[in-house]
Amino acid sequence: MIFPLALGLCCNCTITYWIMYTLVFMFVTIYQACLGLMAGLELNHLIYPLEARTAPSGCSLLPHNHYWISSKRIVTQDGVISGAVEIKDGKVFSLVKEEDWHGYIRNGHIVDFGEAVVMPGLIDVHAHLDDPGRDDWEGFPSGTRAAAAGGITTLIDMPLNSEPSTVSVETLKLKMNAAKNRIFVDVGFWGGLVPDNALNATALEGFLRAGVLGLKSFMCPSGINDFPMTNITHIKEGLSVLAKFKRPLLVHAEVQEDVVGESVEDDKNDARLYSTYLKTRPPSMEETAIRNLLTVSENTRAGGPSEGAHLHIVHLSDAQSSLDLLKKAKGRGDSISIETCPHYLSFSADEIPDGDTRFKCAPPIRDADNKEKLWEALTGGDIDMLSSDHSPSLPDLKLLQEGDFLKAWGGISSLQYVLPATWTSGRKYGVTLEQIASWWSEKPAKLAGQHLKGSIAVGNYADIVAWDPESEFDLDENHSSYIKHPSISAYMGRKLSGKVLATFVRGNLVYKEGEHAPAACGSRLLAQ
Ligand SMILES: NC(=O)NC(NC(N)=O)C(=O)[O-]
Ligand SMILES: [Zn+2]
Ligand SMILES: [Zn+2]
Repeated sequence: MIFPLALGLCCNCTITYWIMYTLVFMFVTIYQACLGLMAGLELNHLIYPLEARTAPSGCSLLPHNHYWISSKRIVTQDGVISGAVEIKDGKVFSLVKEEDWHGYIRNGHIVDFGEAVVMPGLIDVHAHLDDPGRDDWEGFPSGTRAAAAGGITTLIDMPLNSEPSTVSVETLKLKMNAAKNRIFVDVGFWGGLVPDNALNATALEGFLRAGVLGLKSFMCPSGINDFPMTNITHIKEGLSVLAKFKRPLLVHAEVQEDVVGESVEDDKNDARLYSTYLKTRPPSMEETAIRNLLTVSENTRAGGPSEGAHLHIVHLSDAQSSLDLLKKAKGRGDSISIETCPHYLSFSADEIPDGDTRFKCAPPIRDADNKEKLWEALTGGDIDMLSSDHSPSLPDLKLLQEGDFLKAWGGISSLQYVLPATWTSGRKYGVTLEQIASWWSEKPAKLAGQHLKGSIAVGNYADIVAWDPESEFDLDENHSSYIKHPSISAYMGRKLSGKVLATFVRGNLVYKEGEHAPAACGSRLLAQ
């Protein structure tokens, strides 16, 4: 106003000039704002009203629905970048490299992890949470809190060790109810392939339609009464039904051999010695099971009668004959994947103290040479992925006082510690962050049919872990453990590297340095 008057113009002219000036000013402002928006410069102005509307739900420790996670080391499908991940409505909205983001994020909320690693959340395709029915062994609340504290954003629950086992539509419903409002990370469910349903295609189809992500079977006794073992005919039939749904069959590949039991008794071995237990489950048990499996896995090849089905070998321990057979079958086009677990990569038979039944699992942890070979196979790509096979029980069942390896319940408890355990041993083998993300996120997501999970990519769920590979900690009773019975974990007493700092599930900050979000907002994942 001062400007036109000062020029000495008439009153009418001044008003006209003022209107024009205002119009031009408004036009320029709007134009600049549009330009800014297109360049992402003023994005923050949009954020604040959005954030103000986000009601605190208890699902997240962060009261933002739209924010950025920044770090110098973000593991993406295009390598490790320095920059930021934009999260909006639970998904990855954009990925910005550091050199491109100046001015991009002015006032938006940034969670900066500095030099710490930002990686896709771990997907554990093999965990026994024992709920319903045996939640005194673990249970959904403690198990999924432990998962969150360990950087696991999704886990697929095994169909056995709960009571009842998940082997039908009805028992899946019980699982779903047990998980409802009690899970802190996303949880999917494998269904059991057992003799009762294996030869009943209608029952199996109904079970798969109800949403189990795939099936799991045992080729030896599972130790659980309502989860009997399957023979190769059951497995063949199971694969043919799975083919229609394009879902996998996971197999515990060990078969019992009569000769083994005799040799242990004959030798009068000491049950407190790990070597005694090791003799009861030699590599030939895995090898024979795998030989049998390969007679039907050829059906999964392109053009084969069960094309679309997939065979997944859980917790491979034998890195010799069994692995060689599987490599050949993969090479000839059978649809097969292999998992092993951090305990087979971290421990070797000769280190297991007498009577320390925390280390008892099946198949067993073998010698140091086998461990080296497992690492070779994993880093070389012959083993596809890792899982925890978290299989806890009541401490009493581990018979820690007697230390009887033959009578103690088997299973390693590890859920919360698998990331540091993998990293602690893996760094000696030059393992990269991309490999960790591939073994723990990308490949497991594919196996479980989770197409919007497994990598930090635009459009995917914002399932993310931030962790510090350089940070060491003692895993002792002073460490905050969330699994129900930390004392029975084989990792207790170890020094581990790689501290989980924060875990995000679908954009919700569910865990941050010892604190969990109060509400259990994990999703139950059913196959569509
Ligand atoms: N009933 C079980 O939990 N078994 C598990 N036990 C192990 N791995 O020792 C398994 O996955 O085989
Ligand atoms: Zn098993
Ligand atoms: Zn298991």
